[in-house]
Amino acid sequence: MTTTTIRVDGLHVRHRRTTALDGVDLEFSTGVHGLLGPNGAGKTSLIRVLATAAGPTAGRVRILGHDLADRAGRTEVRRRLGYLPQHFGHYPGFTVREFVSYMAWLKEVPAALAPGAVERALDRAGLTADAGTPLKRLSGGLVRRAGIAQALVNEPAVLLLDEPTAGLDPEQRLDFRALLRALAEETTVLVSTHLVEDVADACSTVTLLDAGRVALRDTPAGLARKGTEAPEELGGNALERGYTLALRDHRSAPAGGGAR
Ligand SMILES: Nc1ncnc2c1ncn2[C@@H]1O[C@H](COP(=O)(O)OP(=O)(O)OP(=O)(O)O)[C@@H](O)[C@H]1O
Repeated sequence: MTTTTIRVDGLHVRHRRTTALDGVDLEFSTGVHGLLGPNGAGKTSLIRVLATAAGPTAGRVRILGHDLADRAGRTEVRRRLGYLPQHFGHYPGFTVREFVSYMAWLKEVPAALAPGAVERALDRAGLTADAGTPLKRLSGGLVRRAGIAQALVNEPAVLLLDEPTAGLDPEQRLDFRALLRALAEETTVLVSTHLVEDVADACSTVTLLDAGRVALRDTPAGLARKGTEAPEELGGNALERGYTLALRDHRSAPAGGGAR
């Protein structure tokens, strides 16, 4: 039986006058879950709430059995969470190893275990050879991988990755998808991405957001099947057509419709 690790009920997020999430209900369990949607759909807003970096305007979020409205619950969740923000801050003078070690310390990885945890995270992110290089001397793709390494360093039960493949070259993207597949067995991974190929290759479910609502929940194969119903002149591959058709269906459905 699969256990729900993330449960979101009636989530609303507003940024001043903008509604970013408009009544979102979602459940996730162990595995890799893709979060797709056009610009402004609400992907980052959702991930920030799950990461405890922002509070909801309304609604309830439970992660690993803890309610995020509860302070002690948030603290417990943070220890077991890995988070790669879309834009993450780092000290450019730190080497990759220093940066990941610092994050291990912030995440309260026990001192005796930290050196091993850091080397394992660097290895998983493919950064062992660059571990001694200052971040300011790394390419954008390698900085992104340092971000992935810091997210992994506490062996999180829940891993939230906001556009982790942005800036990665094709070979790095393939390595990254292999890493996701390796994590899938024990970790709940939520990945926001603009690349449907990321989803096809590495994800067991796809959640499509549009204008702050859930437009579709399916498997990558289900989304591709939907694509075969779409007119050929839409172009792109089956997944891309499925994505476009799902958005169009959602936008033409009566208000309040959509996947839950
Ligand atoms: N700090 C903010 N202040 C005002 N509006 C915001 C803020 N952050 C997000 N928004 C708005 O909330 C909505 C959802 O944005 P969000 O960044 O969550 O979407 P997204 O799906 O991650 O988009 P993208 O794919 O472009 O990163 C958008 O209309 C955005 O303009």
